[in-house]
Amino acid sequence: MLGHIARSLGRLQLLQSSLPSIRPVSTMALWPFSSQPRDFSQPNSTWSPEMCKVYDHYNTLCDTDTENKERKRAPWRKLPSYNRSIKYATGGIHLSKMIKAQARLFTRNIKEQGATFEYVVFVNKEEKRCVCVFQAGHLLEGAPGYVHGGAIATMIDTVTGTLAGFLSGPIMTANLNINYRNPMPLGSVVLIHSALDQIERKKQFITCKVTSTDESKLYTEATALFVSISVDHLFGSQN
Ligand SMILES: CCCCCCCC/C=C\CCCCCCCC(=O)SCCNC(=O)CCNC(=O)[C@H](O)C(C)(C)COP(=O)(O)OP(=O)(O)OC[C@H]1O[C@@H](n2cnc3c(N)ncnc32)[C@H](O)[C@@H]1OP(=O)(O)O
Repeated sequence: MLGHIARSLGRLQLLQSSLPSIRPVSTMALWPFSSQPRDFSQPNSTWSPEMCKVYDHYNTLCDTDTENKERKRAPWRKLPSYNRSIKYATGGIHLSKMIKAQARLFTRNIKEQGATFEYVVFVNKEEKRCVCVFQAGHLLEGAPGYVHGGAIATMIDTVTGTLAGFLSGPIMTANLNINYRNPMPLGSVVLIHSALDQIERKKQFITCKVTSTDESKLYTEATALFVSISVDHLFGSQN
């Protein structure tokens, strides 16, 4: 997805002329960060044994580097998760400064680990689907003891949007339709399954189901529509 953003950047003459210079990150002489960006989807001490178990399960299905540095091909891929992904795309550091520099991804903006959204997304490109393992923290309360419907909607938007973006490049949510079937206790670990239903011109239709980790209980069902955008769409209504 970030590659798509970079390619879109390359096509935008208007943008290019307003940027000092865009060079691939790998050739930058002065990398402005002292350390690697933090990948928020790495396991941490607040992850429950259930969260760790499901994470390990999907992780073993993923592409890995073998001991002799060869890439073992596998159908699944774990996506990294940053608090401002655009910043780490090629040329994105300039774009990140131009679009509300203080902005941070809604689901990754709290320092206290485990308090809100702990999640990791695994994507299967061949099958055009993904699975997110989500642990809902105590600051996400809606009805007493249960996860807020807006927090669940946020995760559904994030996961379906990640899949649409991974498959098609820059997108925005046009429509989200949610049915809440069972209340989700705070602290739950759930799976958010998303799959591409169909593509029509700029439109990607995605289906989504939120279940218990053994898939026996259905919490939420949703459908989402994403529309592909060009990067200049992001500048359309900026003040
Ligand atoms: C951007 C980069 C993404 C990359 C991310 C980086 C790395 C990943 C990191 C972390 C992953 C996190 C992932 C998060 C995901 C969350 C995303 C959001 O929350 S987005 C915020 C909420 N959404 C809005 O604010 C949209 C507001 N609306 C708009 O801007 C426009 O209306 C837009 C883009 C949706 C469509 O505008 P038009 O001008 O491009 O396209 P038109 O011509 O209007 O529509 C195209 C087709 O779509 C249909 N359409 C449009 N809106 C529809 C609707 N609401 N319902 C049904 N159809 C609709 C139209 O009828 C048309 O269909 P026909 O091709 O003619 O068949």
